[in-house]
Amino acid sequence: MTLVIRERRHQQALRLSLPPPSTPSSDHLCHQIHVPASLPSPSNHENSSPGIKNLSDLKKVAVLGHGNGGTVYKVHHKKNHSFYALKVLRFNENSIGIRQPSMILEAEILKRVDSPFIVKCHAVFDNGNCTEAENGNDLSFVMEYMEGGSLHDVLRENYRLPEEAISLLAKRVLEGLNYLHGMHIVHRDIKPSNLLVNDKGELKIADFGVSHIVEGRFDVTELNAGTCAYMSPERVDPERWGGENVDEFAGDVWSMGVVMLECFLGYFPLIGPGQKPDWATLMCAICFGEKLEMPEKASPEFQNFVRRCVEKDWRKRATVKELLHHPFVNRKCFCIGKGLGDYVIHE
Ligand SMILES: Nc1ncnc2c1ncn2[C@@H]1O[C@H](COP(=O)(O)OP(=O)(O)OP(=O)(O)O)[C@@H](O)[C@H]1O
Repeated sequence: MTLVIRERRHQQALRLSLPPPSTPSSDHLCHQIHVPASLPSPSNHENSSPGIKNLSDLKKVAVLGHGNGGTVYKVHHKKNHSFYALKVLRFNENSIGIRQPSMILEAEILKRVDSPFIVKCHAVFDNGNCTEAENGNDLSFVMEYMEGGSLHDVLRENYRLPEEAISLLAKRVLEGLNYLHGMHIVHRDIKPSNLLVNDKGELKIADFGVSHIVEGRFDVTELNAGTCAYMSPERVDPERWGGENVDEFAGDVWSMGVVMLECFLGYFPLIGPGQKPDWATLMCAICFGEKLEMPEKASPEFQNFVRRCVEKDWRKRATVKELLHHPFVNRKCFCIGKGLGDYVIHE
Protein backbone atom coordinates (compact mmCIF):
# COMPACT_ATOMS: atom_id res chain seq x y z
CA MET A 1 0.00 0.00 0.00
CA THR A 2 1.48 3.34 -0.99
CA LEU A 3 0.46 6.89 -0.37
CA VAL A 4 0.31 8.67 -3.70
CA ILE A 5 1.02 12.37 -3.90
CA ARG A 6 -0.81 13.80 -6.89
CA GLU A 7 0.00 17.16 -8.31
CA ARG A 8 -2.59 19.79 -7.55
CA ARG A 9 -4.15 21.29 -10.63
CA HIS A 10 -3.68 24.99 -9.90
CA GLN A 11 -2.48 27.29 -7.19
CA GLN A 12 -4.86 30.19 -7.61
CA ALA A 13 -6.68 30.95 -4.34
CA LEU A 14 -9.82 33.02 -4.32
CA ARG A 15 -10.91 35.19 -1.43
CA LEU A 16 -13.89 36.89 -2.97
CA SER A 17 -17.29 37.19 -1.43
CA LEU A 18 -20.89 37.05 -2.54
CA PRO A 19 -22.27 40.37 -3.74
CA PRO A 20 -25.53 41.44 -2.16
CA PRO A 21 -28.64 40.44 -4.12
CA SER A 22 -28.76 42.82 -7.07
CA THR A 23 -31.50 44.28 -9.21
CA PRO A 24 -31.23 44.05 -12.98
CA SER A 25 -29.30 46.92 -14.51
CA SER A 26 -29.39 48.18 -18.05
CA ASP A 27 -25.63 48.84 -17.81
CA HIS A 28 -24.97 45.13 -17.70
CA LEU A 29 -24.30 43.38 -20.93
CA CYS A 30 -26.42 40.50 -19.66
CA HIS A 31 -28.92 40.86 -16.86
CA GLN A 32 -27.96 39.86 -13.35
CA ILE A 33 -30.83 38.01 -11.73
CA HIS A 34 -32.86 39.70 -9.06
CA VAL A 35 -33.40 37.47 -6.04
CA PRO A 36 -36.88 37.77 -4.61
CA ALA A 37 -37.18 38.11 -0.87
CA SER A 38 -38.79 34.69 -0.51
CA LEU A 39 -35.74 33.02 1.00
CA PRO A 40 -34.31 33.35 4.49
CA SER A 41 -31.77 36.19 4.56
CA PRO A 42 -28.13 35.32 4.05
CA SER A 43 -26.08 35.41 7.17
CA ASN A 44 -22.77 37.10 7.49
CA HIS A 45 -22.07 38.65 4.08
CA GLU A 46 -18.59 40.05 3.58
CA ASN A 47 -18.19 43.41 1.88
CA SER A 48 -15.39 42.69 -0.58
CA SER A 49 -17.47 42.17 -3.72
CA PRO A 50 -15.37 40.87 -6.58
CA GLY A 51 -17.23 43.28 -8.86
CA ILE A 52 -18.10 40.88 -11.64
CA LYS A 53 -20.35 43.16 -13.64
CA ASN A 54 -20.12 41.80 -17.18
CA LEU A 55 -19.90 38.32 -18.63
CA SER A 56 -17.73 39.80 -21.36
CA ASP A 57 -14.97 40.33 -18.75
CA LEU A 58 -14.63 36.56 -18.46
CA LYS A 59 -12.49 34.61 -20.91
CA LYS A 60 -13.06 30.85 -21.18
CA VAL A 61 -9.82 28.94 -20.80
CA ALA A 62 -10.97 25.32 -20.36
CA VAL A 63 -13.97 23.06 -19.95
CA LEU A 64 -14.12 21.71 -16.39
CA GLY A 65 -17.04 19.35 -16.90
CA HIS A 66 -20.52 18.73 -18.18
CA GLY A 67 -23.63 18.17 -16.10
CA ASN A 68 -27.33 17.82 -16.71
CA GLY A 69 -28.33 20.73 -18.91
CA GLY A 70 -25.07 22.63 -18.92
CA THR A 71 -21.32 22.98 -19.05
CA VAL A 72 -18.82 24.29 -16.50
CA TYR A 73 -15.87 26.33 -17.81
CA LYS A 74 -12.74 27.60 -16.14
CA VAL A 75 -12.68 31.32 -16.89
CA HIS A 76 -10.22 34.15 -16.36
CA HIS A 77 -11.39 37.61 -15.32
CA LYS A 78 -9.64 40.11 -17.59
CA LYS A 79 -9.69 42.93 -15.00
CA ASN A 80 -9.09 41.32 -11.60
CA HIS A 81 -6.99 38.46 -13.08
CA SER A 82 -8.68 35.79 -10.96
CA PHE A 83 -9.97 32.45 -12.14
CA TYR A 84 -13.58 31.40 -11.70
CA ALA A 85 -15.79 28.48 -12.69
CA LEU A 86 -18.58 29.55 -15.05
CA LYS A 87 -21.57 27.22 -15.08
CA VAL A 88 -23.74 27.82 -18.13
CA LEU A 89 -27.21 26.27 -18.07
CA ARG A 90 -29.00 26.12 -21.40
CA PHE A 91 -32.69 26.89 -21.68
CA ASN A 92 -34.01 24.27 -24.03
CA GLU A 93 -36.92 25.68 -26.03
CA ASN A 94 -38.87 22.42 -25.78
CA SER A 95 -38.48 22.11 -22.04
CA ILE A 96 -38.37 25.72 -21.00
CA GLY A 97 -41.58 25.37 -19.00
CA ILE A 98 -40.15 22.49 -16.99
CA ARG A 99 -36.57 23.59 -16.43
CA GLN A 100 -36.97 27.26 -15.84
CA PRO A 101 -38.35 27.15 -12.29
CA SER A 102 -35.58 24.82 -11.07
CA MET A 103 -32.90 26.95 -12.75
CA ILE A 104 -34.29 30.11 -11.21
CA LEU A 105 -34.50 28.38 -7.82
CA GLU A 106 -30.85 27.30 -8.16
CA ALA A 107 -29.95 30.93 -8.85
CA GLU A 108 -31.95 32.11 -5.85
CA ILE A 109 -30.32 29.61 -3.54
CA LEU A 110 -26.81 30.26 -4.82
CA LYS A 111 -27.09 33.97 -4.36
CA ARG A 112 -28.29 33.55 -0.79
CA VAL A 113 -25.92 30.97 0.64
CA ASP A 114 -22.68 32.19 2.09
CA SER A 115 -20.67 29.63 4.00
CA PRO A 116 -17.08 28.32 3.99
CA PHE A 117 -18.60 24.87 3.40
CA ILE A 118 -20.49 25.79 0.23
CA VAL A 119 -18.96 26.69 -3.15
CA LYS A 120 -19.50 30.42 -3.45
CA CYS A 121 -21.47 32.01 -6.25
CA HIS A 122 -20.21 35.48 -7.11
CA ALA A 123 -22.79 36.45 -9.70
CA VAL A 124 -25.68 35.07 -11.72
CA PHE A 125 -26.43 36.33 -15.22
CA ASP A 126 -29.65 35.79 -17.08
CA ASN A 127 -28.58 35.87 -20.70
CA GLY A 128 -32.12 35.69 -21.97
CA ASN A 129 -31.79 39.04 -23.70
CA CYS A 130 -28.07 38.95 -24.23
CA THR A 131 -26.87 39.17 -27.80
CA GLU A 132 -23.40 37.90 -26.90
CA ALA A 133 -24.58 34.72 -25.17
CA GLU A 134 -23.74 31.48 -26.92
CA ASN A 135 -27.30 30.74 -27.89
CA GLY A 136 -28.85 33.88 -26.51
CA ASN A 137 -30.80 31.94 -23.92
CA ASP A 138 -28.51 30.82 -21.09
CA LEU A 139 -28.35 31.22 -17.36
CA SER A 140 -24.76 31.67 -16.15
CA PHE A 141 -23.35 31.26 -12.65
CA VAL A 142 -19.94 32.72 -11.82
CA MET A 143 -18.63 30.39 -9.13
CA GLU A 144 -15.62 30.09 -6.90
CA TYR A 145 -13.09 28.01 -8.83
CA MET A 146 -12.28 24.77 -7.00
CA GLU A 147 -8.77 23.90 -8.15
CA GLY A 148 -8.67 20.39 -6.70
CA GLY A 149 -11.63 19.11 -8.73
CA SER A 150 -14.29 16.80 -7.36
CA LEU A 151 -14.32 13.78 -5.08
CA HIS A 152 -15.60 11.92 -8.13
CA ASP A 153 -12.33 12.63 -9.97
CA VAL A 154 -10.43 10.88 -7.16
CA LEU A 155 -12.77 7.92 -6.80
CA ARG A 156 -13.07 7.43 -10.58
CA GLU A 157 -9.48 6.29 -10.60
CA ASN A 158 -10.32 3.65 -8.00
CA TYR A 159 -8.41 5.41 -5.34
CA ARG A 160 -9.75 5.20 -1.85
CA LEU A 161 -9.22 7.42 1.12
CA PRO A 162 -7.96 6.67 4.64
CA GLU A 163 -10.35 7.17 7.54
CA GLU A 164 -8.47 10.28 8.73
CA ALA A 165 -9.23 12.04 5.45
CA ILE A 166 -12.81 10.74 5.34
CA SER A 167 -13.36 12.02 8.88
CA LEU A 168 -12.32 15.54 7.81
CA LEU A 169 -14.43 15.40 4.66
CA ALA A 170 -17.48 14.10 6.54
CA LYS A 171 -17.16 16.91 9.07
CA ARG A 172 -17.12 19.53 6.30
CA VAL A 173 -20.11 17.99 4.52
CA LEU A 174 -21.99 17.92 7.82
CA GLU A 175 -21.12 21.56 8.55
CA GLY A 176 -22.35 22.47 5.05
CA LEU A 177 -25.58 20.50 5.48
CA ASN A 178 -26.11 22.00 8.92
CA TYR A 179 -25.85 25.47 7.37
CA LEU A 180 -28.16 24.62 4.46
CA HIS A 181 -30.75 22.89 6.60
CA GLY A 182 -30.69 25.90 8.93
CA MET A 183 -31.68 27.97 5.86
CA HIS A 184 -34.48 25.42 5.14
CA ILE A 185 -32.63 24.24 2.05
CA VAL A 186 -32.41 20.53 1.32
CA HIS A 187 -29.64 19.77 -1.18
CA ARG A 188 -31.03 16.49 -2.58
CA ASP A 189 -28.01 15.65 -4.73
CA ILE A 190 -25.10 14.93 -2.40
CA LYS A 191 -22.72 12.78 -4.48
CA PRO A 192 -18.99 12.73 -5.23
CA SER A 193 -19.19 15.01 -8.30
CA ASN A 194 -20.94 17.67 -6.22
CA LEU A 195 -18.27 17.72 -3.52
CA LEU A 196 -15.43 19.93 -4.72
CA VAL A 197 -12.01 20.64 -3.28
CA ASN A 198 -9.96 23.83 -3.44
CA ASP A 199 -6.17 24.19 -3.45
CA LYS A 200 -6.10 24.22 0.35
CA GLY A 201 -7.73 20.79 0.41
CA GLU A 202 -10.99 22.24 1.72
CA LEU A 203 -14.07 20.37 0.58
CA LYS A 204 -17.25 22.32 -0.24
CA ILE A 205 -20.74 21.39 -1.37
CA ALA A 206 -21.74 22.45 -4.90
CA ASP A 207 -24.64 22.22 -7.37
CA PHE A 208 -28.11 23.22 -6.21
CA GLY A 209 -29.76 22.14 -9.45
CA VAL A 210 -32.35 19.93 -7.73
CA SER A 211 -32.36 21.55 -4.31
CA HIS A 212 -35.57 22.43 -2.59
CA ILE A 213 -36.69 24.94 -0.01
CA VAL A 214 -38.75 23.31 2.68
CA GLU A 215 -41.84 25.37 3.36
CA GLY A 216 -43.99 23.23 5.60
CA ARG A 217 -45.87 20.79 3.38
CA PHE A 218 -43.79 18.14 1.70
CA ASP A 219 -44.01 18.10 -2.09
CA VAL A 220 -44.21 14.42 -3.06
CA THR A 221 -44.14 15.20 -6.81
CA GLU A 222 -40.58 16.48 -6.44
CA LEU A 223 -39.33 13.34 -4.71
CA ASN A 224 -37.40 11.75 -7.54
CA ALA A 225 -35.22 14.73 -8.49
CA GLY A 226 -31.52 14.02 -8.07
CA THR A 227 -29.17 11.14 -8.77
CA CYS A 228 -30.78 7.76 -8.16
CA ALA A 229 -27.65 5.98 -6.94
CA TYR A 230 -27.36 8.21 -3.88
CA MET A 231 -31.09 8.56 -3.17
CA SER A 232 -32.54 7.42 0.13
CA PRO A 233 -35.21 4.66 0.28
CA GLU A 234 -38.02 7.12 1.11
CA ARG A 235 -37.20 9.12 -2.02
CA VAL A 236 -36.92 6.09 -4.31
CA ASP A 237 -40.03 4.34 -2.94
CA PRO A 238 -42.04 6.76 -0.79
CA GLU A 239 -44.99 4.41 -0.43
CA ARG A 240 -42.95 1.65 1.15
CA TRP A 241 -40.72 3.89 3.25
CA GLY A 242 -43.20 6.44 4.57
CA GLY A 243 -42.17 9.25 2.25
CA GLU A 244 -45.38 11.26 2.66
CA ASN A 245 -44.55 12.81 5.99
CA VAL A 246 -40.82 12.56 5.67
CA ASP A 247 -38.28 14.89 7.19
CA GLU A 248 -36.72 15.87 3.85
CA PHE A 249 -33.35 16.64 5.40
CA ALA A 250 -32.89 12.95 6.23
CA GLY A 251 -32.31 12.21 2.52
CA ASP A 252 -29.12 14.31 2.52
CA VAL A 253 -27.80 12.26 5.47
CA TRP A 254 -28.35 8.98 3.61
CA SER A 255 -26.53 10.28 0.51
CA MET A 256 -23.61 11.49 2.60
CA GLY A 257 -23.30 8.07 4.27
CA VAL A 258 -23.17 6.32 0.88
CA VAL A 259 -20.50 8.76 -0.33
CA MET A 260 -18.35 8.26 2.77
CA LEU A 261 -18.52 4.48 2.42
CA GLU A 262 -17.58 4.86 -1.25
CA CYS A 263 -14.54 6.92 -0.19
CA PHE A 264 -13.44 4.08 2.10
CA LEU A 265 -13.97 1.30 -0.45
CA GLY A 266 -12.99 3.17 -3.63
CA TYR A 267 -16.12 1.99 -5.45
CA PHE A 268 -19.88 2.52 -5.28
CA PRO A 269 -20.95 0.41 -2.29
CA LEU A 270 -24.62 -0.45 -2.91
CA ILE A 271 -24.22 -2.91 -5.77
CA GLY A 272 -21.79 -5.74 -6.37
CA PRO A 273 -18.80 -5.52 -8.71
CA GLY A 274 -19.88 -6.12 -12.30
CA GLN A 275 -23.55 -5.29 -11.61
CA LYS A 276 -25.02 -2.64 -13.89
CA PRO A 277 -26.15 0.44 -11.97
CA ASP A 278 -29.49 0.64 -13.79
CA TRP A 279 -32.69 1.89 -12.14
CA ALA A 280 -34.07 -1.58 -11.27
CA THR A 281 -30.81 -2.81 -9.69
CA LEU A 282 -30.37 0.37 -7.72
CA MET A 283 -33.97 0.40 -6.56
CA CYS A 284 -33.66 -3.19 -5.29
CA ALA A 285 -30.39 -2.42 -3.49
CA ILE A 286 -31.67 0.78 -1.90
CA CYS A 287 -35.21 -0.26 -0.99
CA PHE A 288 -35.21 -4.03 -0.61
CA GLY A 289 -31.61 -5.04 0.03
CA GLU A 290 -30.31 -6.27 3.38
CA LYS A 291 -28.68 -3.79 5.72
CA LEU A 292 -25.37 -2.68 4.26
CA GLU A 293 -22.43 -4.78 5.40
CA MET A 294 -19.66 -2.66 6.81
CA PRO A 295 -16.08 -3.35 5.73
CA GLU A 296 -14.32 -5.45 8.37
CA LYS A 297 -11.18 -3.34 8.09
CA ALA A 298 -13.03 -0.18 9.06
CA SER A 299 -12.83 1.12 12.62
CA PRO A 300 -15.90 0.67 14.89
CA GLU A 301 -16.44 4.48 14.83
CA PHE A 302 -16.52 4.58 11.04
CA GLN A 303 -18.80 1.56 10.84
CA ASN A 304 -21.21 3.09 13.34
CA PHE A 305 -21.12 6.48 11.62
CA VAL A 306 -22.04 5.02 8.22
CA ARG A 307 -24.65 2.70 9.72
CA ARG A 308 -26.36 5.68 11.36
CA CYS A 309 -26.45 7.46 7.97
CA VAL A 310 -27.70 4.57 5.85
CA GLU A 311 -30.48 3.50 8.21
CA LYS A 312 -33.28 2.65 5.75
CA ASP A 313 -36.05 3.95 7.99
CA TRP A 314 -35.61 7.74 7.93
CA ARG A 315 -37.23 8.01 11.38
CA LYS A 316 -34.34 6.01 12.89
CA ARG A 317 -31.60 7.67 10.81
CA ALA A 318 -29.21 10.05 12.55
CA THR A 319 -29.72 13.78 12.08
CA VAL A 320 -26.99 16.15 10.92
CA LYS A 321 -26.78 17.72 14.38
CA GLU A 322 -26.36 14.28 16.01
CA LEU A 323 -23.65 13.29 13.52
CA LEU A 324 -21.70 16.49 14.15
CA HIS A 325 -21.09 15.10 17.66
CA HIS A 326 -20.23 11.59 16.46
CA PRO A 327 -16.77 10.35 17.59
CA PHE A 328 -15.84 9.54 13.98
CA VAL A 329 -15.88 13.21 12.93
CA ASN A 330 -14.36 14.42 16.18
CA ARG A 331 -11.15 12.48 15.95
CA LYS A 332 -7.87 14.26 16.36
CA CYS A 333 -6.54 14.03 12.82
CA PHE A 334 -3.10 15.11 11.82
CA CYS A 335 -3.13 15.52 8.07
CA ILE A 336 0.04 16.60 6.39
CA GLY A 337 -1.25 17.14 2.86
CA LYS A 338 -3.30 19.90 1.33
CA GLY A 339 -5.20 18.56 -1.66
CA LEU A 340 -7.41 15.48 -1.63
CA GLY A 341 -4.85 13.81 -3.85
CA ASP A 342 -2.36 13.93 -0.99
CA TYR A 343 -4.34 11.32 0.90
CA VAL A 344 -5.40 8.74 -1.66
CA ILE A 345 -4.42 5.15 -1.02
CA HIS A 346 -3.25 3.30 -4.08
CA GLU A 347 -3.03 -0.47 -3.84
N1 LIG B 1 -16.80 25.57 -8.98
C1 LIG B 1 -16.17 24.61 -9.66
N2 LIG B 1 -14.83 24.57 -9.71
C2 LIG B 1 -14.18 23.59 -10.39
N3 LIG B 1 -14.82 22.61 -11.07
C3 LIG B 1 -16.17 22.60 -11.07
C4 LIG B 1 -16.92 23.61 -10.38
N4 LIG B 1 -18.25 23.34 -10.53
C5 LIG B 1 -18.31 22.23 -11.28
N5 LIG B 1 -17.08 21.79 -11.63
C6 LIG B 1 -16.76 20.62 -12.45
O1 LIG B 1 -17.72 20.53 -13.48
C7 LIG B 1 -18.38 19.25 -13.43
C8 LIG B 1 -19.82 19.43 -13.87
O2 LIG B 1 -20.52 20.10 -12.86
P1 LIG B 1 -22.11 20.21 -12.83
O3 LIG B 1 -22.50 20.79 -11.52
O4 LIG B 1 -22.59 20.92 -14.03
O5 LIG B 1 -22.63 18.72 -13.03
P2 LIG B 1 -22.45 17.36 -12.21
O6 LIG B 1 -22.68 17.64 -10.75
O7 LIG B 1 -21.14 16.71 -12.55
O8 LIG B 1 -23.61 16.49 -12.83
P3 LIG B 1 -25.17 16.64 -12.66
O9 LIG B 1 -25.61 17.84 -13.41
O10 LIG B 1 -25.68 15.37 -13.25
O11 LIG B 1 -25.46 16.75 -11.19
C9 LIG B 1 -18.21 18.77 -11.99
O12 LIG B 1 -18.26 17.37 -11.90
C10 LIG B 1 -16.84 19.32 -11.63
O13 LIG B 1 -15.84 18.43 -12.05
